[in-house]
Amino acid sequence: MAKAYDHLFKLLLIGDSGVGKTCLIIRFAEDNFNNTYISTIGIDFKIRTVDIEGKKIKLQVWDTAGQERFKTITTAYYRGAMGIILVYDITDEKSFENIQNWMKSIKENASAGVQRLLLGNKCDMEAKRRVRKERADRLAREHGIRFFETSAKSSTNVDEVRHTRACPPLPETAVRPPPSPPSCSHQSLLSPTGFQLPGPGHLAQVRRPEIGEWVVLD
Ligand SMILES: Nc1nc2c(ncn2[C@@H]2O[C@H](COP(=O)(O)OP(=O)(O)OP(=O)(O)O)[C@@H](O)[C@H]2O)c(=O)[nH]1
Repeated sequence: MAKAYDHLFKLLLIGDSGVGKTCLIIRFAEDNFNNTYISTIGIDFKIRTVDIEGKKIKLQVWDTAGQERFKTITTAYYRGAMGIILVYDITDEKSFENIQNWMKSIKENASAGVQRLLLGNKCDMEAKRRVRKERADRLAREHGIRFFETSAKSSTNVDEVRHTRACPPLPETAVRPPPSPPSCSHQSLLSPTGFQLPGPGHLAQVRRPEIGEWVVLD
């Protein structure tokens, strides 16, 4: 039987309870948003398969409960992840401070060299902002990782289909992500400028209109 996909990428979202991890995944996988808050119990996942240059890329995105009581369960999933997305809420100072603890948790539980990405979610709530973008920029630089502000509600930087027109064109393919992101919202939640996914050969950056830019294995 033919394989249903060419490459499988396993990604994991972590961060404090209520920062919007589930909503980001739902926005990404189903392009939907719900204001109702149902806290995740343990762990859950969603799959989205995308077709890039004739290759089927299956993305398995794992959603973890932010509550401390589920930590033993959720950390067990770190090791299988190729990329870990750390999420805080820009309106919640504590969730940003806790990013240091989540980083520590990655160090203790994930595979060495796992790719990381920092997201400051709920950027649609500018009036309630408690975490300046510069602070998160600095933290991300200290850890040598990429950082984007997102909104699962307004879809900012999650699936930038609706934002691409305002951005300057990117090259169709480029080996390895550029050193700095373009100054607009080209980056999506799982953008190649955020992640270099591990795998054989080298990575190529590919741009597709419906999902923006992606990294696929060459
Ligand atoms: N305004 C705004 N609200 C959001 C956004 N993302 C999530 N929310 C709201 O924040 C609340 C928590 O969202 P969840 O996605 O369930 O949070 P979580 O991080 O998965 O929480 P746990 O499952 O407890 O770890 C919900 O009421 C969402 O509607 C966003 O981008 N903007």
